[in-house]
Amino acid sequence: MASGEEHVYATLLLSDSYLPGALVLAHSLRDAGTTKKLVVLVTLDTVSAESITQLKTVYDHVLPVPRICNEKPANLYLMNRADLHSAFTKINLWKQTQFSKIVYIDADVVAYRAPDELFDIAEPFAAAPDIGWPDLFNSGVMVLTPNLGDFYAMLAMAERGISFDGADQGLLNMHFKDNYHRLSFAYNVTPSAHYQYIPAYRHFQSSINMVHFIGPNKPWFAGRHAKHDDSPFDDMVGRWWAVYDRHYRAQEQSSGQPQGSSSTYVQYFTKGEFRPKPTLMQQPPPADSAPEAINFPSTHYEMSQDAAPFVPPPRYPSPPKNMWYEVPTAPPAPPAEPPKPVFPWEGQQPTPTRTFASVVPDFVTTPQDTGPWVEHGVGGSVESGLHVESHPPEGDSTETGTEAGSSVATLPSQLTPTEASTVQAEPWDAFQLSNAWDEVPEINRYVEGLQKHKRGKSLQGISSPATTGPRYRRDPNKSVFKLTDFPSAVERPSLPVTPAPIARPSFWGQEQPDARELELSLPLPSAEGVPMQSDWDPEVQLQKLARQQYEALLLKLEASANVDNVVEELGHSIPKRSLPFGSESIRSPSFISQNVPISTLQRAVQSTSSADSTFQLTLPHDAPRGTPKEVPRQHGGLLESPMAKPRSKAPE
Ligand SMILES: O=c1ccn([C@@H]2O[C@H](COP(=O)(O)OP(=O)(O)O[C@H]3O[C@H](CO)[C@@H](O)[C@H](O)[C@H]3O)[C@@H](O)[C@H]2O)c(=O)[nH]1
Ligand SMILES: [Mn+2]
Repeated sequence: MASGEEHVYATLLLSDSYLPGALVLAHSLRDAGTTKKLVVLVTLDTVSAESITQLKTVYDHVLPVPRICNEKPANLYLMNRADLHSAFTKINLWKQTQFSKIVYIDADVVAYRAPDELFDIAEPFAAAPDIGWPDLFNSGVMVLTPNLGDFYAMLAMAERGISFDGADQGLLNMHFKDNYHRLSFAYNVTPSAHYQYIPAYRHFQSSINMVHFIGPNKPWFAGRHAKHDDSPFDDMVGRWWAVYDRHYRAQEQSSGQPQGSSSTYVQYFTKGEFRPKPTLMQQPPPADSAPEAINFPSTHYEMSQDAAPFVPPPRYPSPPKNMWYEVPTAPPAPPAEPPKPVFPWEGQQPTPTRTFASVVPDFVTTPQDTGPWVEHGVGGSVESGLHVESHPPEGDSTETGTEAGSSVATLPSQLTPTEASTVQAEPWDAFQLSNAWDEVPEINRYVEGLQKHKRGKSLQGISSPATTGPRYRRDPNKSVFKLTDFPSAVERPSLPVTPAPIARPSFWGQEQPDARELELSLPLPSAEGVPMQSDWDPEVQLQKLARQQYEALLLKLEASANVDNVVEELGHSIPKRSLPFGSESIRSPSFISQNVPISTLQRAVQSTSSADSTFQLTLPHDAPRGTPKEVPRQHGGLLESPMAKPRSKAPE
């Protein structure tokens, strides 16, 4: 390396986002006329090739360095700068021993002038005070002599995360402590948006060498239009933008800055500066232009302008001759053998275990049928697809029926064939009327369960199966309990729609019903001795009850020689309870004094024990009306107060 390159300005680029800063810094130094070389340290894993290309346009050397990451970044979070996780990379400066002196400058610095005199500092390390804690130095501008001693010492600290702020400034201050040459603040002016010391700024303004935009808000992050109250900070930010504009600001259309130029790439990382030109339209569409869809391609068809009349061709081609369909004369025969099993489970089908009642068309009417009915004499058959009830085998004793209980469309058996055929022709008769709930097994099972308690003896008690007609034929294997039924065709004057409850044969004195039928259709048996409702006169019955009681009492009296004992017993039968205050003298109309002589009672009972349906206990006038045994009064203090007077005396 030539001796002229022993002194270099150096900066650091850890990310593409700081590219505008690094470029502006280099330009500011160049524009200020520095004779020193410019070096930038880059971490190749986090900086793009395009950025490096950009750096090479202004930097003399782009030096790749290993990124040193803080593995214990807790302190970075304390100052809310997690983005500085790799700031330890800065210590690679001391490893660049190919340079005898390095003036290091952060990428967020703009130089007002080239401070080449810094290379003349003899001390191995120099830095300016930090505005946040002036006993410390700020690590944004440093004059250093690379040496491996310092490097490895600080590398060891970096690897152990030793830094009070988690980044390089904390580490460097811990390493150098007070062993540094203090530079003037004018080499590292760190303004803020809230800069207070404006007189000092005015006083030293002309001596400022470099301005360092510390903190997270860099000029290229905030954009050129960020305003800061006309403070000195604005002045300094303006200086940064002046350099930027000189080298990277988008030129006007006419000046012909080519699309995709280096400026565009830098603009991309500078807030508000990236304005890609539209590729198709040179001019942006006016705000009130038509929708974009107006530009979609469309096909346009014109009406024929040919005025010559249409002349049909002499003949059209004939249709093909072999286009016809042969109607099959017979339905296709079913396959002689079932198709071969395709799936494994088809060959292993289990034999059915449940059998269902066979459906038999029924035109049968037994010879002993006296009723004029057949059950489904409507030509119902499987083939015709009509619903046909299944039947028990002939002679099954469950045959029974009542006219009202018929559930099927019926046909008088005496009809002549012609008449029958006429009736048969009635489509209504072809259908059996039944309710869905009569056919639902779940409902049937439920009803059967309800009826279970009536089973047993009652079944044997009712015998004599019906011989009057097969009105009800039930497959014994099929439990059907009809809850409702429709009248037959004869019974109904017109088409009924409302199902009627099943007729109760015992009430109507009709045919002797089947035991099971009775069981199912009868209401709950009435209790023995319960009279008809119409015969029941409650008043008479009450009188009767009273008479019975007193007759029983009389019997007791007669049986007892000691009348006094009976009176005593009577007395005991009245509960001795305290009565509510004020009600002691109230007597029930039916009150009988315990002091009434038994002879009086006897007389009273005898006088009314005739066959008269009415009975009244009448006491003779001379019977003394005693008072009940004295009950201790319960006068409470409250009740005796004037506010709570006892109620007026009850009438005698
Ligand atoms: O995403 C990043 C972050 C940082 N840098 C480089 O690292 C330097 C330090 O980061 P910066 O944002 O400038 O830090 P400051 O806001 O200046 O914070 C202070 O604290 C930092 C950590 O201790 C020190 O490095 C700074 O010198 C000091 O001024 C930058 O200038 C760049 O050179 C990048 O390239 N990309
Ligand atoms: Mn900085």
